[in-house]
Amino acid sequence: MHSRVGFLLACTKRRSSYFSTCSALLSNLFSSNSNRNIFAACQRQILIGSDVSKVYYLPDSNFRWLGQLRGFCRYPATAALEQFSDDEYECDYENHPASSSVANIDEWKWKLSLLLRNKKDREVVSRDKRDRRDYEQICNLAKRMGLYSEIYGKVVVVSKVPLPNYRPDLDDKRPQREVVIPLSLQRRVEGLLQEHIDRTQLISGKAENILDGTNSSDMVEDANLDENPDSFLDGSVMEKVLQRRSLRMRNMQRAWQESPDGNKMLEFRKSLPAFKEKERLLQAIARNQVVVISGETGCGKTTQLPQYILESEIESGRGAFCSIICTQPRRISALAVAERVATERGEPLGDSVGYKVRLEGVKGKNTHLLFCTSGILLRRLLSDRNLDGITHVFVDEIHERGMNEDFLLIVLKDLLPRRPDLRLILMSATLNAELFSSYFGGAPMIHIPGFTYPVRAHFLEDLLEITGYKLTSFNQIDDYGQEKMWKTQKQLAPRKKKNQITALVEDALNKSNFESYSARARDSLACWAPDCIGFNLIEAVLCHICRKERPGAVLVFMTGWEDISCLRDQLKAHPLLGDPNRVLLLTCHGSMATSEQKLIFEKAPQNVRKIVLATNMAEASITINDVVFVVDCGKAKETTYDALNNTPCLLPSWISQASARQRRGRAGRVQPGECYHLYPRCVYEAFAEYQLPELLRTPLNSLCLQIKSLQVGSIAEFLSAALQPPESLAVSGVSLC
Ligand SMILES: Nc1ncnc2c1ncn2[C@@H]1O[C@H](COP(=O)(O)OP(=O)(O)OP(=O)(O)O)[C@@H](O)[C@H]1O
Repeated sequence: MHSRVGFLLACTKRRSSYFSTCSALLSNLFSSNSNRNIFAACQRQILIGSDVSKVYYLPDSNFRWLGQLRGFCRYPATAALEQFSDDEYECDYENHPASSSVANIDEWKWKLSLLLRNKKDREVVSRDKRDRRDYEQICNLAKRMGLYSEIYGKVVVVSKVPLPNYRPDLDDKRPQREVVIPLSLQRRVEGLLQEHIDRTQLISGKAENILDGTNSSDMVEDANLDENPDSFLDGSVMEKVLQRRSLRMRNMQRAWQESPDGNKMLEFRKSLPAFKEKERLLQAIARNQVVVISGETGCGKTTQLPQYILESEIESGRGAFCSIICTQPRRISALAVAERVATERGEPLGDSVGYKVRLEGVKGKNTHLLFCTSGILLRRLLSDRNLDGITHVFVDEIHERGMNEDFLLIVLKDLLPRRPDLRLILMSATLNAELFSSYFGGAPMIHIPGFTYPVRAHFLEDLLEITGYKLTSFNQIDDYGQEKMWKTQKQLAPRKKKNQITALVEDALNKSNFESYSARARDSLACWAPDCIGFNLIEAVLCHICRKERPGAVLVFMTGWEDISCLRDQLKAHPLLGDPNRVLLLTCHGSMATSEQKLIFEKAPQNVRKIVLATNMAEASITINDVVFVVDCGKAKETTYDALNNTPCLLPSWISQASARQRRGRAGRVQPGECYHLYPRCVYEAFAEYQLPELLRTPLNSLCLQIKSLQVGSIAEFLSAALQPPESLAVSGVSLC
């Protein structure tokens, strides 16, 4: 290394960073030099200008040569010439262990000024050990120059943009992996990032205002914002954040509605009867604190009404300020309706629409419409008595009069005077609207006519005629298996005391002569055992559907898990119904995990008939798209009192007319359907119009225990505020015990 063509600039430090810096520097200095025709940066030397045969030595300790170089540009011969050997160089390097040096900082100064000057470069990365030691100084330097710095293990990075805490590309220990994240998650992350950017902009806007001359105490708040953004935002900042979020929600809503898919969905939604009442409903809700809505099956009350509120709030630029809760009596309906509404809004679940049921839910920071079970809202009300932040509460399927719904009404009625801005909307398919309206001081009532595709109802006499099935006293014994024999015997044993409905059913049967039916059907009807569920009859009806009817799924309403599992076992042993290539047999019961319950919404493979065995949990609010046939056994498990054992128990009882209509309504929601009621029409006519509220059929002692566990004060006082309270004397008797 004794002669060079051109300038040789050499230094005794072996850092490649020196040389890259030198090369950058020289490139800069010589950019206007027309004589320059070679420019090369190698490991230890930099050669410049082939026409000059001089070698210049760079002093090793620092970058003061910078000035010399500048001078050299003007007076090329003034720099010192020096020759050196490789060995010498190595020695020099080993004898001077890397230390925090002024040279290093000078070098960084230069690197950073180059970085700032060069528009294309975003960052400087250095793996130099020495940089790590000087990191604090480099960091201060970067900050002074308006740059960001971070150290990742052994690597120092200075950047024009803020740096993350972790850089996978600079992590030698863990190789980079490509991770595919679901689109919904990606959208959520994007949403959160956007929100963060909005908030940062707002804060910086606010900081600018403060710097313009307002007080400084808010500055402290701003500094802490990153730790827990919302808790440190004062009212006005929060208002601005929400305004921005509302605007974004409006843009997104409009974009979806204008898209081809959104347009198609909107057209469908406009075809539902609820749409015609939209304006009237919105006005009524705006003007009254409580509104009672009765909407017949399929009119769109569950999926549309809460959505109308959300949409109109978003459209008026107040989307982020509203928070709507819609209760459902069951987990599966909360989940299914939330999924449907999210689809109708062109969003993944958990965006503006979410759901929450016991132990699970999908809900994001931007969720403004939440479907939950009545139990979840009741629990929340007990810890948050004012329902702070909630603007609208929808209580759906109120006609079912479950215990939670009745309790909810008591607590909400108590809350309304304290929250005059809160809106309460009671909804039901078949509702005794006057009763609810008078409970809430004459709240306005709105009725929406129903919409279903035509559903043909076949009662027992019709289906015996169609199928030719013969009922005998032997083929109506439901097979619960050996270990459950006691239940069958108990069921078949004559009841000492008939309840009202059983007596009505018997009367109706005695009065009917089924004249217009064949002798075979009449004989069958004479043998009909009303106390049985009729597993064999169900099997015959399912066979008839599979063999003779058009394609479409079948939904069979049973009373509980016991019937469902025993019938499933029986059907699985059947040559046709148990053939998995021809029948997909599914079950749905309250004790199943939600993920298992969700399977009922999945489509069966082609040419395979889906049969779903479900309890009355599939009776309201849910739409199984491919259901064409409904089989209704006419019974449901109800809480009753077992006097013999002095305990409350769940026993199969006749359903109400309202329930039968709801069951029928599960067919015909997206196409015409058929409903097979496994009881005669005269029995249907003898059913009670509505079911007795759970509050009135639950034994008082267990009711009182429930109230105690809710910690809502005196039992008697609480129950006296109910829509239909139990006898006060009986209540005081039990609560005193
Ligand atoms: N998951 C779904 N897939 C396809 N269409 C659906 C779905 N959910 C609802 N729909 C359609 O929207 C209509 C209205 O459904 P919605 O649940 O709002 O009715 P509803 O008035 O609450 O009736 P119900 O009380 O009987 O459930 C249905 O009749 C059906 O046509």
